[in-house]
Amino acid sequence: MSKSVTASQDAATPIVIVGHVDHGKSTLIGRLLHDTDNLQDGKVAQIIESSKKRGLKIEWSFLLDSLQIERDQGVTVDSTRIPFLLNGREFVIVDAPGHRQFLRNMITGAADAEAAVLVVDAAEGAREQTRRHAMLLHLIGIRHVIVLLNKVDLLDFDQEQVRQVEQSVSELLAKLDLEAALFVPASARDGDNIAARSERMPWYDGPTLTEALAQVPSPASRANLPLRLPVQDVYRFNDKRYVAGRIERGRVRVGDTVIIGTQKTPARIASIESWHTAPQLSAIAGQSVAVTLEPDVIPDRGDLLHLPDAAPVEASRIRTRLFWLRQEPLRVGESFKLRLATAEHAVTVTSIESVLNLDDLTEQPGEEVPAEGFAEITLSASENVQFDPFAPGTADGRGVLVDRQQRIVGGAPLIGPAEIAVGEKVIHPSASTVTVQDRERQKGQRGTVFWLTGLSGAGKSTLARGAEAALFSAGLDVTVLDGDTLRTGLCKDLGFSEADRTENVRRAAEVARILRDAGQIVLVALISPLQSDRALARQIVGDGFEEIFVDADLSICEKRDPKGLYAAARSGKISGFTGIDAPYEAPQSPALHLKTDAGSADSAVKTLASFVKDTAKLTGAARASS
Ligand SMILES: Nc1ncnc2c1ncn2[C@@H]1O[C@H](COP(=O)(O)OS(=O)(=O)O)[C@@H](OP(=O)(O)O)[C@H]1O
Ligand SMILES: Nc1ncnc2c1ncn2[C@@H]1O[C@H](COP(=O)(O)OP(=O)(O)O)[C@@H](O)[C@H]1O
Repeated sequence: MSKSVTASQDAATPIVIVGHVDHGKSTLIGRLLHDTDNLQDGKVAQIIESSKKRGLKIEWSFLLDSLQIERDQGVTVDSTRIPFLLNGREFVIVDAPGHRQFLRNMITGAADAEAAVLVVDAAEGAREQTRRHAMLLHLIGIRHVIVLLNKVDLLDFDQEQVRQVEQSVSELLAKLDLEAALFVPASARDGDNIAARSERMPWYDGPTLTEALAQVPSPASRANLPLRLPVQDVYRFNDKRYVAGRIERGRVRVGDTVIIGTQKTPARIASIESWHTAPQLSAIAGQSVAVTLEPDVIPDRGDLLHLPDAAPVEASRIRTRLFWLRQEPLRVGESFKLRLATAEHAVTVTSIESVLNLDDLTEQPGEEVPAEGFAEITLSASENVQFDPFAPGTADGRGVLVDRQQRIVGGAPLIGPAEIAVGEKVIHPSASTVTVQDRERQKGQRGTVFWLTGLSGAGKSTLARGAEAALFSAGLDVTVLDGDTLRTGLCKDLGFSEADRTENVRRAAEVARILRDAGQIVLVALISPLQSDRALARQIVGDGFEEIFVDADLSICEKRDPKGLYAAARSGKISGFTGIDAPYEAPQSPALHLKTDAGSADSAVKTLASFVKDTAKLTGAARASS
């Protein structure tokens, strides 16, 4: 890699292109690449050929196909980064599709975008996705918005009609606290005002799209902010220790004294190097470098290098704005990793301050954040986190939340340290440094919760205890949490009202989660009669939750009546007995359905034990790769 390539690649300006489906994003991208001479040889011929095959005029959007961008029923399904050069300056187009994948792409791939092109069909005006995308631009802090009023040919290039759409779009943006840097009337299909001035709109004297892009501030302007160099890696080579990372902002010079992370050790920059280049005296934001330090201190991956007089914020309780991506809602108490540049911090959601209503844009207090919802929340970390609060137009404070499987479940721009309210219960959960994978390798099993639900007398305890013994003999680490047993200790204060049963389920699920996190196989045997309570349990446990329906007809359970409780319920000695005068809601789609009213308990135990083994025991190959 040559020095010039390194520097220019890092300094490419990312531009996100958004807009309602069919308003012309794909066409615009094809047209832009063509008119700015960014197509490799042969691409144009391919487009012309595939357009002809379909009996169409040149269809610029097919270019995206030829660039091997995934498409699904005519709708782009994933974001793609397409580099292009404009008068020697490098840009990257982040193509954000117009459906639910959009959010994920915005916070994972496009969060660093400097500017956005919002494509609006001039004949149709702003539509639902226009509004939604504009709001996302606002929330992720992109302030440089170029509105491309596309398809003006459909309005016969009429100035008055174009002016009206411009007005309605700017009113929409103003409501979202966004201001368009420019409105460019254009026809992406025909190339009007894309890279060349349109002769069909003599009344328009503003810039073309490419001229507008040239005005977007380049990432290099971050070079003037205080230094932030997150450590990506530390390695030894030829007896020297190198600290490698990409400069997020500011500049670093040989001889500078820097402070290393939360350990706050000072060190001097002794040299700055990149691969295959001569050592440099300084480097700026956007460049990837390897520095050597004096004294030879050893930072950790994720440590932030900064100048002594310009430290970032340091806090263990952080107020963030959250874009929630997981299908199941987010609730207080859930734990994640907060990934911030190269650092990962264990965090717990300690409160949800407000949830944004997408329809009327009002903020209300909420108990949970729905899928694709926005909220303001407080995260507590077990250690101090260094960050720069989120600021529009910069890369600061942009984090993502990842779950145990390393999946991104939310985007979390960090707003600032969270104030401690008077009388607030302040907690700082600590996190294990032993990983799930470490535990799996040691135990040869995947920590999993098997949740047995069913009427009293259906056989939950019999099957759980039978399977426990069989699995233990097979060398697996297994624990049973049985309703009756828990109710003699942890849950001895609870009765059988609906609220008490919910609390009973919640406690059992929390314990099951702890055991699961410790790598255990957990068999929970609880009537847990309500679907909503079992959904809560699934929510608390998260991954590795299997619902098992232990199913026997009420009449059979009543006949068995091993504890004489049905008889007591019938005679009125006990009330609110499940199946008699309290409800039982059967699972809709359990992972395993065990009919226990016919057949022996032994064979049901075998079925259960082998299901557990198949689900949780790691085979040789799975074990090696875990
Ligand atoms: N009113 C009423 N309804 C249901 N069950 C009752 C009741 N009163 C006492 N018992 C005994 O408590 C056991 C059920 O406890 P659970 O913790 O599994 O119940 S729940 O999940 O909270 O509904 C249950 O155990 P199992 O028979 O093993 O299910 C009974 O022994
Ligand atoms: N196929 C079967 N599976 C489980 N239990 C069975 C089966 N057939 C008969 N039984 C009997 O049913 C009773 C179930 O009681 P128990 O396990 O305490 O149920 P629960 O825990 O669901 O209340 C036991 O006496 C058990 O021997």
